Amino acid sequence: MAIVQKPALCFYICDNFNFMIKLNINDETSRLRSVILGTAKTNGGTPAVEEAYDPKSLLHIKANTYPKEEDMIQEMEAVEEVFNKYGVQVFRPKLIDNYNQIFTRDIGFVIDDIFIKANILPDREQEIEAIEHVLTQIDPERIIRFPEEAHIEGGDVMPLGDYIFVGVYRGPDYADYIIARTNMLAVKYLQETFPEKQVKSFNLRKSNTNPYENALHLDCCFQPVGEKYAILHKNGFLEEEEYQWLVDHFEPENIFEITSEEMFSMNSNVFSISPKVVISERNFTRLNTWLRSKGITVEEVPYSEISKQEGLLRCSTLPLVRE
Ligand SMILES: NC(=O)NCCC[C@H](N)C(=O)O
Repeated sequence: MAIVQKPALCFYICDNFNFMIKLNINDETSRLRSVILGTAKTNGGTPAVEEAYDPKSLLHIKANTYPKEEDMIQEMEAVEEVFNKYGVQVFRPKLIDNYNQIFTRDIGFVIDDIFIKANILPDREQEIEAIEHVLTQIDPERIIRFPEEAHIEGGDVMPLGDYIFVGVYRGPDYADYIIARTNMLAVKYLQETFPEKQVKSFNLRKSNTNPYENALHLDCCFQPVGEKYAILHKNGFLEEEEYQWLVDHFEPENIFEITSEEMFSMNSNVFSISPKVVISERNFTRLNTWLRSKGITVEEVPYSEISKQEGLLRCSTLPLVRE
């Protein structure tokens, strides 16, 4: 019997295909297999007051307490170590000189097997170029981008089974807020892209100047954890009925309500490796105790320097594959 050889080209394509990343994200907590973790290297030092694009960074620039690069690098290394411990594949962005690349979450996001490139704040636009080496490992037909007037950042987007939750700002003064990053046009495109899911938007409280009154993204005031729990901050929501919808959805006894001080410290911005394992900041004593009381293993890391830029663990991670 003749043995038919596969042409060399086929080996190349087939082998490459095997190495392609098979995206899969349907929620916030299923076992994580592959993630992009931002980087604090070459982040450009302390910005000028007029360069700040969130009120907490502004506060620290003015107070001369803006975080130092070497401290933030160490904090992010601690997170990478946790990923290594759990066998999670970690990608890092390529370095852009003098550019903040910590908060990878916002530059794109995965729903099902689709990678959506964000239409991010123009000050942060270059961050997307730095993950091109990851995007080339994804089927190009699975990468999309909405028209540029549909503003959307990954921190505002949370797929959860049949739902996609989206933080927005619906006020007529949207353009006045540098911290309003997702609009209703993007919600419309999301719904058209995922017709089988229910896209539910939440109007968030915004302040350019007061970080205690600013829900920069949805993940700054809400996040599901474990099998059935959620961390929530009522004042982050402008519409009481939208906040109440989340309380009812998760059921009141499963909600961990955080104070405005805890929101300011970014307690809702922890990150799940699985329903049983959460990476959290080591100073979040009340939250970490509650998580443990629910049978969840808490992997504590130091992240209080990065938190000075109004982002934490969810903000600095972009999950590609969960089981
Ligand atoms: N998902 C997030 O909440 N990301 C945090 C981004 C913080 C950054 N300083 C920004 O304003 O874009």
